Amino acid sequence: MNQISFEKEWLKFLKEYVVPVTEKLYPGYYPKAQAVMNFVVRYKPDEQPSLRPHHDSSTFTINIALNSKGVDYQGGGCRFLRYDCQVEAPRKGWSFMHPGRLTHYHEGLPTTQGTRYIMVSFVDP
Ligand SMILES: O=C(O)CCC(=O)C(=O)O
Ligand SMILES: [Fe+2]
Repeated sequence: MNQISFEKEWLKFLKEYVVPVTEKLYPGYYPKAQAVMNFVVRYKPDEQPSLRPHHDSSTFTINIALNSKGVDYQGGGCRFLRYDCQVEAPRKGWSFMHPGRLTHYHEGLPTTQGTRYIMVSFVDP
């Protein structure tokens, strides 16, 4: 978020909105809402079209769609290999969360046309 001068606002959002949700979903887990890696990812067919399978260095990761499949780009999405499931076309501004280590090995699927932007935050790393 330093890339777009939005770091302070993101950390405030994390504390005010994400922490209460996390505490409700996972009673007994008190997230510190530390997030040292908050960044924008840009996928383009001739630049970086995809991201190879990996784990994140996070307790959990927040992934937010910054633009729209079918309008701004084709292809793309985040695929969880172990579960053979993928989040392909979340609406712009919508997000999903997933565990970072161990269970949720995942990849960024190839963007085949246009430019896909997402924001990613590694929380409680
Ligand atoms: O393209 C995606 O949605 C996955 C991004 C990702 O896994 C990451 O930035 O760590
Ligand atoms: Fe990732």
